[in-house]
Amino acid sequence: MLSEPAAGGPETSHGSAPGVTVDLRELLAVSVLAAVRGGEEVKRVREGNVLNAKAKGKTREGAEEQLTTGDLLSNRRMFYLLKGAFPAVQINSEERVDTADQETVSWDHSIPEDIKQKIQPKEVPAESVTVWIDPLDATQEYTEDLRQYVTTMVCVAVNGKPVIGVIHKPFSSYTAWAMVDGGSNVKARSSYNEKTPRIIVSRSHAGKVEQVARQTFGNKTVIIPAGGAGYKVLALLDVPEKNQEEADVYIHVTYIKKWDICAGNAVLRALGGHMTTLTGEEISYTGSDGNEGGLIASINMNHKALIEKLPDLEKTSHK
Ligand SMILES: Nc1ncnc2c1ncn2[C@@H]1O[C@H](COP(=O)(O)O)[C@@H](OP(=O)(O)O)[C@H]1O
Ligand SMILES: [Mg+2]
Repeated sequence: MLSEPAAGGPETSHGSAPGVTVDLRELLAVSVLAAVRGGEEVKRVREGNVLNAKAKGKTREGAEEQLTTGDLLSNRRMFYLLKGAFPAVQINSEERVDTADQETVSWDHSIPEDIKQKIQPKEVPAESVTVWIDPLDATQEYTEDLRQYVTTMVCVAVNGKPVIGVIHKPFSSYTAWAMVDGGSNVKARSSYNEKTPRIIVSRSHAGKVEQVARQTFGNKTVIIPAGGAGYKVLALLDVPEKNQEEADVYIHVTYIKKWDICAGNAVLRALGGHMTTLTGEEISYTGSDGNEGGLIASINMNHKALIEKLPDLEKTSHK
């Protein structure tokens, strides 16, 4: 059953049915499909140039948060695909879905060949699963027609741990997926600059991130401002895309929502990397939808040493 969130607020659909199990490999297949099908809507709306962008509110820091037809149509497709395939699972998505306007896309139970080859079936209790949907990451940049930053994302958490991540780029039809203790279609780069890392940061919700990065790694540190949490995680990986910048570390210091970061966290974890709060705590993907402690993400680096280098974040993390 769908809950009734406040108008314009995010969607939460509660799972129930104790004793029911779901197969993580099937969840991965549907997550990939949902990200791709949502991405088609994102692309169609952008190319048709009828975004109907409006303000849906403000962040804590006072930045205007935009909502477009692309967000809503993508959300509707992604949500109903996943909900239809896995009715017993809790799904949290960034946008509200209108129950009077259900999408009838259904999953045909097929699993793509590459997933079949790399991943074994794995049953888990439905009640241990939380799915997080971001139907359009980098909405701000989408409205500015900076298409390279835009992604659609799905994340599956089991007992709060991010286990499956899908990050899809609708405008270049690139999809990265990974499952912890399973497999992936993406890998880490062969080397990273640990001494003077290139730091990728938010261009529209930066807060004091540049100050933190320079204090940590010195004034000469290269800082790459970019849109989208999905894009910034892909910047740490080996992604065969001409419009994808590369970086060594991703840092975010302001408040951020779990649907923005869960998929990237799962992908990094599956590949041996890390995404934690700025004090090094793991982020739990159940319960509340917000992450208060900022984030730092890295792969094939000494993550603990990076955190120890960060300045006193009590003063900087939430500002
Ligand atoms: N301080 C903040 N409060 C709320 N959301 C934030 C935020 N900082 C970043 N985000 C969200 O996190 C995503 C990545 O941010 P950024 O591009 O600035 O790095 C964006 O998601 P959406 O585009 O899905 O809304 C953005 O809105
Ligand atoms: Mg988002």
